[in-house]
Amino acid sequence: MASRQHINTGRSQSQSQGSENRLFIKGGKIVNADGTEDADILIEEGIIKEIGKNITIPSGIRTIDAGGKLIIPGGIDPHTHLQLPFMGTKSVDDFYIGTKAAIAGGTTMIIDFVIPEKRESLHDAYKKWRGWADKKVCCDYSLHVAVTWWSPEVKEEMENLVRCQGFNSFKMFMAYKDVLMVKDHELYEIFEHCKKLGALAQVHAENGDIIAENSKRVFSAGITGPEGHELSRPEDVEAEATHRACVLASQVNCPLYVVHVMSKSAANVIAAKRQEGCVVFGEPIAASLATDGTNYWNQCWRHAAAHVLSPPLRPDPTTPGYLMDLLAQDDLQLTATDNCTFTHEQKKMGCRDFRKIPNGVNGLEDRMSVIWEKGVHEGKMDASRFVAVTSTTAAKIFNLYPKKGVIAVGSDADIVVWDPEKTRTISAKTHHHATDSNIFEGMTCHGVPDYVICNGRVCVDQGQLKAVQGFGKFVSRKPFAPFVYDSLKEKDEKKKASMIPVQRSGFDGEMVSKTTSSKQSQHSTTNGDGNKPSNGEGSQATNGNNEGQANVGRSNGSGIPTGPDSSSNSRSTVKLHAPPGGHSSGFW
Ligand SMILES: NC(=O)NCCC(=O)O
Ligand SMILES: [Zn+2]
Ligand SMILES: [Zn+2]
Repeated sequence: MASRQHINTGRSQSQSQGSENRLFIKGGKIVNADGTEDADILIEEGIIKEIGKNITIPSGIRTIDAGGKLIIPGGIDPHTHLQLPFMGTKSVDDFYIGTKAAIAGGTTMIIDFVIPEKRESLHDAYKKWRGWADKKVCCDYSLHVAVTWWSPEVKEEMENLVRCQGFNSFKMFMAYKDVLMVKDHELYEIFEHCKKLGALAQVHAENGDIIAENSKRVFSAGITGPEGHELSRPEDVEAEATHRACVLASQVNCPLYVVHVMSKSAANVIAAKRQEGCVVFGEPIAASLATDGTNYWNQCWRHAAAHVLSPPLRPDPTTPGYLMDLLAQDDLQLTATDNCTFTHEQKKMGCRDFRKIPNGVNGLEDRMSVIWEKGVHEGKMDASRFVAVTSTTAAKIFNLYPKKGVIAVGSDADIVVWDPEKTRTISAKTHHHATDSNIFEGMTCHGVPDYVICNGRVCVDQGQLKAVQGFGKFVSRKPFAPFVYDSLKEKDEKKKASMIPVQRSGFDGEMVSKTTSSKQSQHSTTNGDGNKPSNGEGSQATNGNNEGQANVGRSNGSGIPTGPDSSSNSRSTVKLHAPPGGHSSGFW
């Protein structure tokens, strides 16, 4: 593994205060996304100061013995919803409980979502989220902003958030019709704007229109329980939206990030689009990688409702393994959790109508362990790939690298001493979430964090959780992340090069239809290949007003008039010849 060095521009000395401001980790195997190395680590003031075999150990320094263990970059979870106001209630893991649970499981940074209501200022919503999070977070955090409505003001606010507040990612919902969903033409414009700003566009990809109709139909058929949730949003509905988002984003060469990939077919769309050369990233979550939608048919309503999230888990039990295979071979790129927890009491809001069950599940505490178990322990990926999909790739995509996501000199000391042999059994009885169920209940996982170090502070100490409320900091992020944007330069050039009009000497063939009405003298033509003719010289009389033009029969380019008026008695169709220079009359 090449030794790394970089200048850290992050946390100041005073910000990094922990109980120990120096720490020495000895005897472990450092695992980074690009390789492993047996070496010791010296940490000072929250930053990795030295990595090597023969470090002079300062006297009085605390030493952690990592013999036989792996030393990995702390996990980064780029998709959480802590204390989110949603579906008439609020998710119960707040920024304190949620980040504490994260640390307990080996995650040292989260990226949550600011989700403004329709018509709410993005900036006001951002301030609100900072007000909730700053005083509570136990580890570093950052924020994406959701664009839930579209206007010139929103456009300007996005620009301000990128230029002045450290944002580089915006999420759009293609579901939750009438609440959070934006329409296709808005998505197109938002993608275009993201591209201009150097931001990453994220999508919740499900077809909200179809879901709205399906859920009425499923409910009317007498299905009121949690299985109705999956039946009204089958995987096609996710795959269609995923494909549509890719198509829309690629029109403007905007990089795209698909959150919570839940199905084989949506994952296949992403893999295929990447093959085609689209810059698109797919994020399966702990839930989709480790459990499945058969749970919605469980006899126990409480159990089934605890698994309700959108898009839903898939009933095909081979889905998690399939997604893990795609993740292992980089058809999918990184993992998150979409942690958005509700208690049974809250889930009961939908006890007579599945449409009212608050959507969301846990994952923040267990992601690292379940991915280790299903990915590494089951032999699908090695430890370096595990580091990539749980930390490094998120750091690169969201432009946090190399401050985060790597064990390197100059990086933040966000480090986990990981015991790959130790096991633990997941249970709501012992987890650190505020909710009373756990979708991974009873699962025994290899891979347990012995020590979790956040910015140099030991927050899990020999398995004991010692997280400190308010210790984490907001991390701002710059636009144009090289990992995302560098490969787009060439695509932009290609697109530009393809946008050259064909220089033609003029049209010398026979022209097509002309309609005249008894009251108006006007006509329409095409240039013979279906292009819109240009306005102007050489044209015969037009009345220059749109209403008049709307009466004009349209040609499909084959000479056959297709307009609604072509058979009208008051109009006649005559043949025209091309005007000199190929110009034809005003048309549209
Ligand atoms: N996923 C989910 O069901 N709840 C959180 C909101 C979202 O990400 O769609
Ligand atoms: Zn979502
Ligand atoms: Zn989400």
